[in-house]
Amino acid sequence: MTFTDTLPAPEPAPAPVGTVPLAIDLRGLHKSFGTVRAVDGIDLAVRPGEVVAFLGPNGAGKTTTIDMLLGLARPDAGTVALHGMDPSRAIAEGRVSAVMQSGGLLKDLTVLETVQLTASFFRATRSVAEVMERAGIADIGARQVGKCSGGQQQRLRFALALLPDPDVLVLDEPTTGMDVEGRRDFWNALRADAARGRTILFATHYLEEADAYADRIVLVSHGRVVADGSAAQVKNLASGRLVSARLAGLDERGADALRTLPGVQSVEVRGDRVLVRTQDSDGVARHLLTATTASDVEITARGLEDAFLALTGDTTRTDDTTGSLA
Ligand SMILES: Nc1ncnc2c1ncn2[C@@H]1O[C@H](COP(=O)(O)OP(=O)(O)OP(=O)(O)O)[C@@H](O)[C@H]1O
Repeated sequence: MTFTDTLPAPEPAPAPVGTVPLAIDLRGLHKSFGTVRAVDGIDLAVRPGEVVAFLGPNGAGKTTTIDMLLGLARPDAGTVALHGMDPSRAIAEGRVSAVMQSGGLLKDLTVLETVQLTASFFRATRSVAEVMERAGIADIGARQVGKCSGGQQQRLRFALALLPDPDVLVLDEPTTGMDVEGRRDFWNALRADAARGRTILFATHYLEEADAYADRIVLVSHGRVVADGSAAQVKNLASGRLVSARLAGLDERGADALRTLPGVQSVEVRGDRVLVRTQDSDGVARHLLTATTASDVEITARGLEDAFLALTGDTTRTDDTTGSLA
């Protein structure tokens, strides 16, 4: 059983006749490169207006899934539908746009010229001024693309993706290589745009981005979905809470009494504090306050990073402050 079986269903069922089709509908996707199973049976149903983070470490299969979703790669097995259409038709009709990690920009043009040129390729688009405003690049129209920062270039790609006013926007690790401020500006622009009802799927290995900007997190590992739910559900599923209290002189018997409480996963003593990892923080707190001399009780939710490690068993994460996975 995967952890996805234990969460409220994200509804992979087909849309009944007469209802709005799913924005993104991936079923049984498989893709191998030689002996590497890059995508090993991914099902994903995204409703219109959802903002979904596709979260996983390097090599989890995110880009391969996105390539199939956009029709850039053909699945070995499985199907892709975007608003009920195959990817090439959805893209040709301007229903779907993508912001990829790199490439696709001419360094000698200015930002404004780039947006104007791209707009000229489409039959009908949003206005150049509007997409530049929405992407937060209205004030750098005269700047040469080659002189823009990584974050500004990504916001330019975002503006270009907005030109056909797509229903679905797909972003593959859009903030890779940006500094903290660039990432924040980028996500603020994207989030403001999402508030208007666009469906957004973004791949990331930044846990904090998934947590902060997505309504729903789909956690992938080794080409499979290992958890699917809100950030709170994913965290709760894997990790429960941490109850910490000051409790001097806790002996083995006392620690064992804590271990036998319902929902307790682990008990650790650090100096004069005891740390209890549990699914039932209320029960543990009640026990500590009524049956022991504990004081200064704190209850905290464990972070998404803990959830990620617990669910995927991945041990390749770095310890940097960005909360990314290497
Ligand atoms: N063209 C290819 N040829 C061979 N192997 C590939 C190819 N593309 C991807 N792979 C392998 O498939 C697996 C999944 O790769 P993918 O790029 O989809 O992962 P990812 O989650 O997007 O990782 P990252 O965060 O590094 O972009 C990896 O083991 C990768 O090495």
